[in-house]
Amino acid sequence: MGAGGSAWKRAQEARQYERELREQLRAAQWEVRNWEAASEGERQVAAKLQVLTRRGWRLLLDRRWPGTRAANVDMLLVGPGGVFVIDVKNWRHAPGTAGGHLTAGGRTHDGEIGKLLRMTRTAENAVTGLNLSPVAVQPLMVFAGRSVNAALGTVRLLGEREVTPALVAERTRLRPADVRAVADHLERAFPAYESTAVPSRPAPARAPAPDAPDDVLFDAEGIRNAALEAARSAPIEQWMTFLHPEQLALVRRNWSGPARVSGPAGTGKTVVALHRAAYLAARTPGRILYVTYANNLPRVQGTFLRTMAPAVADRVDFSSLHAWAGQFLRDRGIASRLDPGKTENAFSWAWKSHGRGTILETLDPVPGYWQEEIDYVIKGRGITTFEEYASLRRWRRRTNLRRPHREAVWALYEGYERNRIGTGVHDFNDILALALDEALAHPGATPYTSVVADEVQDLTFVGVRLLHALVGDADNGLLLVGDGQQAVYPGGFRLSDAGIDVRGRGQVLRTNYRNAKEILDAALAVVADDSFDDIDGTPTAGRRDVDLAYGDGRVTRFTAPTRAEHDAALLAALRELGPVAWPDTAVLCRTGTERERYRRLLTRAGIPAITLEQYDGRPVPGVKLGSYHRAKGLEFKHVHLPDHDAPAAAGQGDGTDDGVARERRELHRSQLFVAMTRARDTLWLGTVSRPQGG
Ligand SMILES: Nc1ncnc2c1ncn2[C@@H]1O[C@H](COP(=O)(O)OP(=O)(O)OP(=O)(O)O)[C@@H](O)[C@H]1O
Repeated sequence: MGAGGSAWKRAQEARQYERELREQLRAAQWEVRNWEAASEGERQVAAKLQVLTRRGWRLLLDRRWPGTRAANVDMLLVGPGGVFVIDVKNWRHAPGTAGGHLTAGGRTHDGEIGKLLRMTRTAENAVTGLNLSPVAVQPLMVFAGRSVNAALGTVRLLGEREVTPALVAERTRLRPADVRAVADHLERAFPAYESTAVPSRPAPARAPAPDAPDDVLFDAEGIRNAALEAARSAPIEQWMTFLHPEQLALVRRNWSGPARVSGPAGTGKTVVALHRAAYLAARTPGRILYVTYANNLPRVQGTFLRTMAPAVADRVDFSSLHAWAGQFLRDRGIASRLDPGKTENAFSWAWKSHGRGTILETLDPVPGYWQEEIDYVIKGRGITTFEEYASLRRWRRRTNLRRPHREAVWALYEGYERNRIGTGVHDFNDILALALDEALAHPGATPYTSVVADEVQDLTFVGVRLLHALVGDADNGLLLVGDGQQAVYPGGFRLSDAGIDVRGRGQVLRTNYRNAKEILDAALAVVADDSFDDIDGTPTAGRRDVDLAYGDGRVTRFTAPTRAEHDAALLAALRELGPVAWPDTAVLCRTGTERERYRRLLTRAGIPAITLEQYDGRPVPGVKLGSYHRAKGLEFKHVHLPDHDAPAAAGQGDGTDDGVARERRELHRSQLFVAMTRARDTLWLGTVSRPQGG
């Protein structure tokens, strides 16, 4: 059939579909005719929604509002798109929204919005027992006889014409069995009024009123388009709707100050953090700031939140901490000049004059270690005097620095600072320090009522203090989410040193939902002997107890005598997975240089690849390629770690102190652990068998 023929066929199908919808509407009008408690307008709205019952939705009409003496809830609608608590308005005047208020006939009706939100809370509480996340329960006001499409906070305002297409277009949150379970549950929690004689289950489709007028407020074409659109957008994952009871309790908990959620890799910390952000956004008038250290993660997490809770997504700001601090300074009119190239030069010059040939070289001749000492230990912890540094406990630094070493480090630090200030530039630590000063000087300068920090183990002391300064010890203000075992940068600090008290407000998650057992065992074997202290001061063993929720998986180890053979095996493994699996596949490398190398290899082999810097959480048809650092917080069905046990380039050469070398190895093991735990189903570990010392 030619293009014209198939277009004709599609038009025929569309007309047929619309005819069926109109027949369904007529049958629905017949079904709701006995709803005595309702006005004609409400009956018309109910008929429109009753049409959805042919598409897997359940409509509960005129229910008692539990906890009140005699109040009712007009409708509860449960379907693939979630739970909707519906208030129908049959107003004489057209509704409007002005300045954040619901208006009609020159009056405001904010009380109606408040009432609907309270009903929604009751429904949210009712479904907690089913572990349904609050993001799946939404308030909806429908205006009989009107055409409206607006929102006030989390409340959607739809006209009789718009409501059915809008609900058909909702993304899939509940499977058919879930719809049944949730609707049955709500039916019991919100009992029917006796007067309501409307069947709550779909009645057989029939058209008993053939002469029913064609309804101009029924948008059959809109419903057809919405159904097509909903089919195109892939169903979102189940976990976005159902949480473990422990996770749900954390999402809904009322914390009387800063709080901490920790737990081993894959235990759903980010899931809790995202649902918590959505929950808070629905309840507070202020904005929510969601930050991480890595700058690719906020994009991905923002995409997830928009998918699961579109009504609140515009009130949550996702950003990396450094990008946010830079913007904050600009907004406050504070000059800063971030210039990584020039600050690198400032350090090189300082090393030449204050590092090379000094006592520091006896511990590690590689300047990188000492640059980290300045970045993470001195500036990252906001140390400004030698006396503070002289007695500082250097968390996660394994080498012992005696006073002469510390004096030498301090001279290097001062040299660096002189050079940097001389060229008029700032490093990343300066940006955070400037932002902290500004936040402390002007409390309340930002619109945030809550701040959620994910992967908090990689933020510096100054960074965490900055976030704390934004919300202080306010109830539900600061939530720190992360896992000390997954720290991929040197140094560390204790929350108590930063004046952040999370005692009694800490929770550890224990069920791993991501990794197959074989994969988690292989990853834990890498860090089994590396006990660590978390930022809240809890000493933790490297091999941790976790409950596993996920099924079978496979770890493949491949050793080749040469790099060429190793790379050929990697390509063969990727080809074996095939193009369908590539979007769920990642190749992760230790360094950015290695990543570039593998990017060229994949390109030459004709395997499409995108870097994690380009990835924003939406599906793309290619293998993801990135460094271990960039992969943090993400997950893939298939993970490949080429040359994963190559000796680390720096810090293991001749003349390196044992403590420094040990610290390096520990850090590399943490990074490898993070990379390995990104894998859900299969993990490929490549090795090039180098000659000893090579
Ligand atoms: N209640 C749940 N039921 C089923 N799957 C879940 C549940 N909670 C989380 N998951 C799944 O577990 C995986 C890991 O979740 P998440 O990324 O939030 O863990 P995490 O603790 O932040 O991990 P990491 O620290 O390793 O980055 C995700 O695929 C998520 O979909």
